[in-house]
Amino acid sequence: MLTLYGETLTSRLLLGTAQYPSPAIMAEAVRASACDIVTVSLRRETAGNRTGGQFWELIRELGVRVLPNTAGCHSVKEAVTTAQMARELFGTDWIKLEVIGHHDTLQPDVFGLVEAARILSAEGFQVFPYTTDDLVVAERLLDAGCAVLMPWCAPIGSARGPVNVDGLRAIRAHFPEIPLIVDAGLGRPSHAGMVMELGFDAVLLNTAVAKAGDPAAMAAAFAGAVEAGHVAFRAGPLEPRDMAVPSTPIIGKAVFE
Ligand SMILES: CC(=O)[C@@H](O)[C@H](O)COP(=O)(O)O
Repeated sequence: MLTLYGETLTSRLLLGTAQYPSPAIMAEAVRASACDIVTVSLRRETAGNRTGGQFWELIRELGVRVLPNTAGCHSVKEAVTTAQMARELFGTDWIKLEVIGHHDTLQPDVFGLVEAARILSAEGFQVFPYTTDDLVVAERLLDAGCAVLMPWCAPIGSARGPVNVDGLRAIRAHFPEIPLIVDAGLGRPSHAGMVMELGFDAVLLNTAVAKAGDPAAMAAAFAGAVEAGHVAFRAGPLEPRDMAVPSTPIIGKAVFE
């Protein structure tokens, strides 16, 4: 079981709710994924004029926990204000904190992220920071009060999958007790399976499901891959070897002379 800020969850897949062809298709995908948590962008939804309407009703009907996010925020002030509004609207201290630092890569502004995480943690928020795989930044986020880290594996929406496997291995190895959720850049179920096999606790994704030809089927495929990767990690996968090692016993082999 996965425990995040004291909440025990059955699924290790967190799903974003943006970019689906329709709210109904989003709902189908959430159901198919069997996820416990969905992220919702306060800014995106308010900008789309869907607040308070059918969209929120649908989210409520799905019976999943909402993790509001500060997607699209480019400054500490913007992110903190968005988080405060989200807390009022959703009645939760959970916040997925994004402070975007670069327009092209959408990579986090890690300096702003740490500052915003410190402010929000002091205000009683339970912060899920969208960060890089930088170990020093990870330390700073933990010092700032975060008890969960969400390193990226590739730029948001890129579908590239893990571009720095060594970086992901390192952050996993350095923080064995901290829940680590890979967030952003996953494109295929095999990418999710791979990071789960590295020992990550969960994955968060949006675009790969929302933009799939059949979002519900893709959501189910990701759910299966996440579970398979987690089971494989716990089962103790073999490390790759340079040389062949016979898998068939050679004792008792017939000798031809
Ligand atoms: C949904 C969310 O909170 C974001 O972090 C992001 O959109 C996820 O990345 P992908 O869209 O690349 O899966």
